[in-house]
Amino acid sequence: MASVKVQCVSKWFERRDGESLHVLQNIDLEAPEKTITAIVGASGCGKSTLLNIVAGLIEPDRGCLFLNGVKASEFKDWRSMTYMFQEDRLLPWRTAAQNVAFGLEAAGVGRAERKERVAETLELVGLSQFADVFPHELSGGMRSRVALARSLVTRPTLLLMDEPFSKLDPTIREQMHAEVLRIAELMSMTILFVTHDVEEAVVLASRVVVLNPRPGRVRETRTIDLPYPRDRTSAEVQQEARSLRESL
Ligand SMILES: Nc1ncnc2c1ncn2[C@@H]1O[C@H](COP(=O)(O)OP(=O)(O)OP(=O)(O)O)[C@@H](O)[C@H]1O
Repeated sequence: MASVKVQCVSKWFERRDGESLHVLQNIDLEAPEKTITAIVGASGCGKSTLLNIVAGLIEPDRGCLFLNGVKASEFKDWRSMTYMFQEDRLLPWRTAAQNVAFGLEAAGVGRAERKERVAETLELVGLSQFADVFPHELSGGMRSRVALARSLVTRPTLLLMDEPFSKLDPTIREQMHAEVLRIAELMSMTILFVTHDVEEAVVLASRVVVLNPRPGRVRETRTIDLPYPRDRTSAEVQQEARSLRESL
């Protein structure tokens, strides 16, 4: 079953000059359960808008969204979904552990359970030693791991990621890709991942949805049938990436 099904979704934004901006046109997309699906496209083609629609943050003007087979308007289990943004959005006055605990506090989870789950999740991302450290004392890669831990601590089954690693340097980004693949498998998660980096899409995803701009529409949905782990520099990955770039 598809964790996410977007059916014939269209979206317009009203611009400040009163003009209507057609951002998404008849988008069909499926993210099958326990797989990674990437959405790629040029800047401004509507990738984040589409992800925000899936997250329930923006209403589509036309079309339907289904989550775990249930129409979004009837879907109750929004806590099974988390969102990882482009910026890590860590609270500077909170330690790594306190940042990770944030979602659990909001969900009313008691102190003892919170402590246990935060410790487990920090261990999962390799940051047990840094629980009491503040964000400004962490490297970019470590901050990214804290943000990932904060997304994972509620044990989501669906993780939405909007270019979360685009600001990291290439080596750290590759490490985060390996972490995402390891954790996605361990936690049996479905991931919907937005990126404009086609190599990142090929390394991570089993399906890639290519959007064309103005208005954003699906140009093609491609299956990436390469074994994991995938080496970014390998001939197979490079060939898929080249072909995707041509499609863009
Ligand atoms: N709330 C809004 N009101 C008006 N226009 C908006 C709004 N949000 C986004 N847009 C416009 O919609 C278009 C798509 O934006 P969106 O952020 O979804 O694209 P994107 O593909 O994610 O871009 P990028 O890769 O640069 O992040 C852009 O032209 C943007 O200016």
